[in-house]
Amino acid sequence: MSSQTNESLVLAPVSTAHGEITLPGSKSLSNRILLLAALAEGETRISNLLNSDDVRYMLQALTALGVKLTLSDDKTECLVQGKGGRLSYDGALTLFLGNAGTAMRPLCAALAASDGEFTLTGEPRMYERPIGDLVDCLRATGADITYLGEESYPPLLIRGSRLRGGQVSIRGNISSQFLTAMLMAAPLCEGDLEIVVEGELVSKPYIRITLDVMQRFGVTVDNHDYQRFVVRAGQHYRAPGDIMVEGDASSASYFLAAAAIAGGTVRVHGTGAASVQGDARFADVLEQMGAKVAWGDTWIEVSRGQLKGIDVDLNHIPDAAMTIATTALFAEGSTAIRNIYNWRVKETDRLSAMATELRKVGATVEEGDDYIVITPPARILSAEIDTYDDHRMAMCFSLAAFGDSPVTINDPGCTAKTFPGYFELFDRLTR
Ligand SMILES: O=C(O)C1=C[C@@H](OP(=O)(O)O)[C@@H](O)[C@H](O)C1
Ligand SMILES: C=C(OP(=O)(O)O)C(=O)O
Repeated sequence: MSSQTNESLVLAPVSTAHGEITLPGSKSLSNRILLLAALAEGETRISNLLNSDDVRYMLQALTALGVKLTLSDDKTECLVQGKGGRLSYDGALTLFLGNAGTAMRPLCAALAASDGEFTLTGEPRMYERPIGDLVDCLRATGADITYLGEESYPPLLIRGSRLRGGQVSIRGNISSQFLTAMLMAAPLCEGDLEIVVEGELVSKPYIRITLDVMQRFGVTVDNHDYQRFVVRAGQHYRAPGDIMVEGDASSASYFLAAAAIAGGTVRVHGTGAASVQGDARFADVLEQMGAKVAWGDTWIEVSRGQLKGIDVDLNHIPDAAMTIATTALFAEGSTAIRNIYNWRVKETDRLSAMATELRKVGATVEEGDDYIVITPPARILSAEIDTYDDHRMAMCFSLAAFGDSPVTINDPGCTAKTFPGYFELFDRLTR
């Protein structure tokens, strides 16, 4: 790392990545576990909680809702006194949820099934991220939700009530978080809840995370091939006692890709063959490109191979897929990443942002509605990378430092959404 201001970070060219990293906790698991711990009967002791913006928004929301939480000084351990049911609040409450999809969507459903009047707000980008499919589904079982701005987008006014249950359908083609939110709120309904997924379900492995966490809190879901789900009434979340958050598999992708590109070996600890996170399978994609990969139950190790371009559908790992886009800069031939339409509705329009910034370093890029094809340049150009308030844009483009020119990352602080210490670890690994 050669120089940093608040506005930008200049990464000097690097040529090796070597070492071991213990991953911070998974964002997806941290926010699910916190919410279910709050709804559960009993006390949950969480370890390896992620300390980042997205998790802080969930913690602040639960605290405002009257959930008793005790955090360790480093904010990675948390004791939660469960409410033993709905998160009811006497009066009106406004909750600011930043740009955290894993807070906005699940809290929307859980609060629709609680008592109180809740206004859910967030950063301007949150008001451009759709939530209509979830709201429609909640309304079909009795929820009272009003859009305070544009139809189908936050901010929302939720007048909590008893949700009936019954049979509902939900569209799955924009975000799996809508289904996750319905599933997690299902035990708060009065009757059985049957959820039928309409059309394609994107980001499917995240549903496995949801079902796994619900199971650990004592609630069983009948899963009919990820198309129909039934949650029987009369089930209640019960605190599991101690629960440890797996390391974040999406965060692992940058370090593993660094090893695949540079000479050296990197081992990440905290996710592996036994991981519940779909993004652990990112390593398979690196292997397909030519990297050498070894697995343990709780670790993944990657070392360099001769990388070649591939043509892949990465709908199942949309977050880690961004890391493949910048890894492609170092492969022989073109790489096509397909079926990633929902990149457009995340922290920024990631398809457009990725195409623009890859071109700055010299790549030839074809941007389709739901795919991107990247042809690497003969030599990576020195460039100033804009990050669009998107933590993953910042982290992905750190890999451009494996070219032989410096790369400037604008607004490196945006990694705080999921990985505040990212650039320090990248520096340590590549020194
Ligand atoms: O459920 C989750 O924890 C997540 C699901 C994915 O979103 P989509 O289902 O909207 O693709 C992913 O991109 C996001 O970072 C986390
Ligand atoms: C899409 C992401 O976040 P969110 O949970 O806000 O959807 C992400 O972390 O890449």
